[in-house]
Amino acid sequence: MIDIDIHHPVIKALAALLLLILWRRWAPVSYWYLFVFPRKAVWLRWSWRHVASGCGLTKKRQRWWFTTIPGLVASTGVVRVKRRFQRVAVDTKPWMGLPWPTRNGFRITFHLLDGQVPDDYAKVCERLAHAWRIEAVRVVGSRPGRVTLQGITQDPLTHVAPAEPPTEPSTGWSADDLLRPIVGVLETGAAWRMDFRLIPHWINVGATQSGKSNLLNALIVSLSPQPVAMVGFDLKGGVELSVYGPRLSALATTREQCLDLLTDLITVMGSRMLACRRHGVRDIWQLPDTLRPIPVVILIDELAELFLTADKTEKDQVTRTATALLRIAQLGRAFGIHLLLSGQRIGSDLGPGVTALRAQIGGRVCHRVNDPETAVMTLGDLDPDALVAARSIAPEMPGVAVITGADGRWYRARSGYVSTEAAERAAHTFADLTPSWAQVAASGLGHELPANGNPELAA
Ligand SMILES: Nc1ncnc2c1ncn2[C@@H]1O[C@H](COP(=O)(O)OP(=O)(O)OP(=O)(O)O)[C@@H](O)[C@H]1O
Repeated sequence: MIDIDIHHPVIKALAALLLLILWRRWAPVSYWYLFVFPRKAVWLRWSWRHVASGCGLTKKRQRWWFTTIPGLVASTGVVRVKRRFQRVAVDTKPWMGLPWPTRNGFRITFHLLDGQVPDDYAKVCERLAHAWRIEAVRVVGSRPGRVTLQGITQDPLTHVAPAEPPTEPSTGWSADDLLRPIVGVLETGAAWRMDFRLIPHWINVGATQSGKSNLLNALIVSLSPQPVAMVGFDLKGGVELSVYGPRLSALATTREQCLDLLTDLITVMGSRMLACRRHGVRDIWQLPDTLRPIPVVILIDELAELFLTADKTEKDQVTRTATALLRIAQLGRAFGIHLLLSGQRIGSDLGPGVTALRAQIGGRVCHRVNDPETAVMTLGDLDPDALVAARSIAPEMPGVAVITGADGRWYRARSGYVSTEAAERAAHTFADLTPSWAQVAASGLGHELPANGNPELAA
């Protein structure tokens, strides 16, 4: 039998190593805070001059240089000092604050050098991530003369907790959340809010099985407890959206119904416009709470179906549909009418009008796509790095998307998993909050109007 001396230093060291390995495996967050982060913070500060210089964040500054040994090579490595006092050009690095640990990485604030703007840092995020040997770096805040970067050491999108559907209206939202549903998590670890108040219309693009419907489910679950009306357009015969019928104020499932419903929405928009003019305000958010019309969120599943034409008569319908959508996209924000357009592609190949429509839509969600053109169509006007990020979304990570954030920058994000059953349950639970189409049409006008257009559209 082998006699093991547990007090032997080698055995003790092995036991400590095993403990650390297990700690790292089972409690990675505390392991990060206690063991990895302190070392990383020291290294970040120590290497900052080289990293800043490599990423082009340093500036040349004239400095007086004093040396007791004339002829010494100065710290810039290129200036030979001939006199004791000499003006030399040195690389100045931006001042770096103390790194601050977060669950998935760290945050650091930098003082901008003269002439720098936060965008200069956003442009070199990928370089910084490689230099710091971490997953990603993002700009997460800025104040005059300061920029805050977040380093992400572990992708928080790998495991996103499923969204918990609220069970009562009181627990589902607060006034501040109105039209600002939380639908998932950003890669910075912050909540992903689809802020319709700030960005009134959104495009939700992705290949099949990329997570578009899941995002719709998450949105329905978050919006259901709120005093908003949702209307659906589902040209797949209603198979996608009809399950949420109890929480929809109207659902159009044929091309004619779509056109009628869009015409009705434009009529509603016109009445709200008049109401705002009567009260001398520019949008419904300036009206007192009691007079404010019910906000409407329009959910369109598979936009391409709305634009498909088989013959000449349909062409006319499609043109009218495109025009109506464009009017809503242009004017809807001020009158509380918001769009979420979902589809596999939202590009000019769908027909005339789509490019103009897309240009009016500020909110972009680009899930995994099959071809680079779709990513360009969806995110084209964002940073080119956003395209690279969108094209590298793996099929085994459904729900991950590149999105526009409330600050106008792009982020990787993942919707919280919400099954169709959970969204259906939420739609049933909050069915009482569904305004009828007549209520939507009349709200904010001070009197009840009859349903405008086709009553059979009302779900
Ligand atoms: N955020 C997420 N977390 C975990 N699983 C997800 C997430 N989003 C989607 N999924 C899963 O990925 C699969 C495809 O999702 P979804 O149906 O939303 O894709 P889709 O883009 O709507 O597909 P299609 O266009 O074919 O309808 C589903 O099984 C869904 O459960």
